[in-house]
Amino acid sequence: MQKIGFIGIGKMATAIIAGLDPTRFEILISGRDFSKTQKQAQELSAQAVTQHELVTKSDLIVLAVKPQVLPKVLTELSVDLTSDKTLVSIAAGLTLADLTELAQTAHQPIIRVMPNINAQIGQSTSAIVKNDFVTDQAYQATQEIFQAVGSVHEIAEKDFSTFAAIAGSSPAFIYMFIDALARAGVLHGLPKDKATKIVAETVQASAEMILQSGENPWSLVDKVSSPGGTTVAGVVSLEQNHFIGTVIDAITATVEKEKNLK
Ligand SMILES: NC(=O)C1=CN([C@@H]2O[C@H](COP(=O)(O)OP(=O)(O)OC[C@H]3O[C@@H](n4cnc5c(N)ncnc54)[C@H](O)[C@@H]3O)[C@@H](O)[C@H]2O)C=CC1
Ligand SMILES: O=C(O)[C@@H]1CCC=N1
Repeated sequence: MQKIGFIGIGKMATAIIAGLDPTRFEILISGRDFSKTQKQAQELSAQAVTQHELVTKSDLIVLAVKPQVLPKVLTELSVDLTSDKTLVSIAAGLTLADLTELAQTAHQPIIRVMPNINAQIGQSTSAIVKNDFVTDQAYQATQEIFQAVGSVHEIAEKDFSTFAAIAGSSPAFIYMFIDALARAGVLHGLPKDKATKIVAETVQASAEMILQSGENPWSLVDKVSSPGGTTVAGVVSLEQNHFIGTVIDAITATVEKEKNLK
């Protein structure tokens, strides 16, 4: 059975581990506080180990710490690294070249994945890219791990910052949009929890409509907008307030931040 080690047991690692079949992978975890990691290990059907033990025993080492902490962690663990171990980083902002430099080893197999928080319900939309030293077995195992918590898209590394914005960070923007619609419902007299459920169901179905119908989103906007009707009044108001430009600016800010995170 393949041994998968996770370093940094926060929001993302817990969501991913919770989605894995414990009969398929042996999971080792290493966090900052060993007694907390022991408790997490019980909840996640994993083994709490030291970082040294994790690196020496794991086939895949998933780096799930914040990008600001990752250079220190990778430098520390590089003393135990051998070229039969595959590093899997889910950190924003650190490229395969950055990770290679930090690992300080020649020919280290390294995979970058960008998941999102919807991994917590098994519905992440993740991107994956690898360097030339990754074996087919390690690549397939990594794809299997992230497929267990959603979908996996193979993309070129040059597109990672864009993907990180439109799929890694965008759940936050979508939650904001849902909350804004629900708050408007409250302004007009609905209770917040009821309004939030109504909006979340509508957003979910609208996304399904695009996926299932294959129709262009703008043609769907036109289908909802009756001539002289209510929807077009809202569509025009959104555009008078620069809805599209505002969203694009937010994505551009997120892409730029990802590129300059180091
Ligand atoms: N939160 C999100 O929606 C997403 C996060 N990511 C990436 O995932 C990574 C983890 O993010 P989160 O889970 O959100 O962060 P988090 O803060 O929830 O988890 C990070 C964990 O690392 C631990 N840690 C810190 N220093 C450590 C050390 N020296 N050794 C071991 N553990 C240490 C912290 O105690 C914490 O539990 C980041 O690099 C982030 O860029 C990627 C996609 C989405
Ligand atoms: O905010 C962040 O840096 C991470 C990366 C993608 C989502 N959250």
